[in-house]
Amino acid sequence: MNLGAKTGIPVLACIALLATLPLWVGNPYQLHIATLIAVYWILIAGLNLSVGYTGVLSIGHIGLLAIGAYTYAILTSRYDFDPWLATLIAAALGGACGFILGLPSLRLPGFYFAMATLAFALMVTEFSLAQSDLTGGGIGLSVPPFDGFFASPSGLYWLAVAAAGVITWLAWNLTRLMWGRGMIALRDSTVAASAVGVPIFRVKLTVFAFSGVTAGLAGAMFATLQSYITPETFPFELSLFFFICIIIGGRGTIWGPFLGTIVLAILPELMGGLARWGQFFYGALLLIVVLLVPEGIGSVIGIIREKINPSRHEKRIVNPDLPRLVAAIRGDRRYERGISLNAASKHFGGVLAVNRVSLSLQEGEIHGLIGPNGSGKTTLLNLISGYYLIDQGAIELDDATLTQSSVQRRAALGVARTFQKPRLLGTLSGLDNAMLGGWKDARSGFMQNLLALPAARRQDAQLRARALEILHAMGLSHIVDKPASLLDHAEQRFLEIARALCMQPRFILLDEPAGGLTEHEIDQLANIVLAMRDAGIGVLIIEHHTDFVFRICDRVTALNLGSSIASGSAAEVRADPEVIRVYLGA
Ligand SMILES: Nc1ncnc2c1ncn2[C@@H]1O[C@H](COP(=O)(O)OP(=O)(O)OP(=O)(O)O)[C@@H](O)[C@H]1O
Repeated sequence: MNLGAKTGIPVLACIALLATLPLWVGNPYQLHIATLIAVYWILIAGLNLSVGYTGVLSIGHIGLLAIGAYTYAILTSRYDFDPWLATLIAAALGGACGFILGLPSLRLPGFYFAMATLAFALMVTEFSLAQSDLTGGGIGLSVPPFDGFFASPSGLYWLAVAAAGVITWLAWNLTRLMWGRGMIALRDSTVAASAVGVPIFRVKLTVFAFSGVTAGLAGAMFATLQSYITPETFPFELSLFFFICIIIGGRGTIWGPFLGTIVLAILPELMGGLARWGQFFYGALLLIVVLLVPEGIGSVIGIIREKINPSRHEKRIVNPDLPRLVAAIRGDRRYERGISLNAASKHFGGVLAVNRVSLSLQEGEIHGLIGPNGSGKTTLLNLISGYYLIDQGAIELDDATLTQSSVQRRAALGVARTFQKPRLLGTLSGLDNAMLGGWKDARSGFMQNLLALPAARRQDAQLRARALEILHAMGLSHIVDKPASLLDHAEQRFLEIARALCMQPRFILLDEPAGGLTEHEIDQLANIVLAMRDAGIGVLIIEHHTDFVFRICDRVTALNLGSSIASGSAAEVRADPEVIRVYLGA
């Protein structure tokens, strides 16, 4: 996520090229197209944060562009507003409309949200047609040029490019700091995002409202560039064009959609007499990209590089440095009452998955949870971590009740977890995956991340140091730069544990962490779990490898058919006749 020298040089070359364009492009039409691309990019850079990074699929951004354009046109032509002030108001109104649209609809599943944005765009068009006193209706509205120097074509070009540059910088800040990891987590695994405490709705709404700001800003510039606007200036195809630029460019990067915008905007200009086939070619290009390079044209360089010089990932034996690990994860321990689950029950329809189970977990102890398949172990872990709310009973952490608390609140209070199947972000490196665990400590505010303020950068640097220390101590130095999707099963399991440890948890809930590991890896896992206990963390561990459980657990609870059938020391539970009958075998 860092801009290294390799990318810095092309970026500087690109900036120099864009800054000098009016000096060597003599044709006014070509300058108009270049300005239009810069204006489109202002919108697309914001939309990319929403669609490409956060996975919030909006196909109605044309409505927000139209709101910005009409706001600017009405304020400057009818009310004589200063163009700068009108532009600011257009951007603010775009953001406010994005917020108001997102507030009720961002809780909907992706497809329905996309439909809501489509409905919004249609409403904006109809509104601009109906309110002819304000908008000029079908006749339209003449838009005055910008102020002074910026009224000239090259002045407007430079203004648009400068605004596009600032928006790109803001987007880059956001994506390289903690918010970027949180956004990608929402896109790729909401379950993992919740586990580390990312507030799903708030992040989506903030990013979507910000994309409204960029759409409103682009709208103001679009209006002055067009000099005359009618509802037909904002066809729905333009909304699809914005969306397609991101998909074709490749989600999850900034330069991919930037390339997509340039290619798609220039394409019709290069086609001469075939320009009327423009929409057809957009469609064909989209089809080709989706079928052949679904990650977008932005990924082509990576694919070529991979073909020339395939990246090898050599699996290495995970060999933790235990004293270093204990030092890295030892936090301030209060050793209070810990977690207590009192007579908790959970039904799924007619199935009583957990039946009046009581259990407690203290800091600095390892509590094992065993039982046959379907006995309710994972459900119980989901009740403690907040993925399910209990039907009857109570859950407390120290003196606070957690019974109705969200997953995020429990994560913020120090309850971390892993999953039966590791939930990692495949496109992010091992280090970024681990750093995601520090969300609650390094999230800063949205504005702090957007502007890359010193506090946000400092928090990110501290978290990077913490994550690196934990990865090195766990023997995972070799996966720091590797995308998680390239890692083998054991490395993914250990990396997920590292992410949980980066939360600096008081308690960690491990769901079948030994599943799929070799004997040697299970031994290393046991050492790591013991190190967690030495560091004062309370560990609840679900496992079918009973030798492993009885070897390391201080206390064990056995479940059968949702009920607790035995609880006590490992030796007591191992010798319990009922446990032997239903689970361990005679
Ligand atoms: N989301 C759900 N909807 C409906 N039934 C569920 C759900 N989750 C669990 N169950 C049911 O609740 C019971 C307990 O399941 P749970 O996954 O907690 O068991 P488990 O002990 O973790 O099993 P395993 O060892 O196989 O992971 C099972 O009968 C299961 O089918």
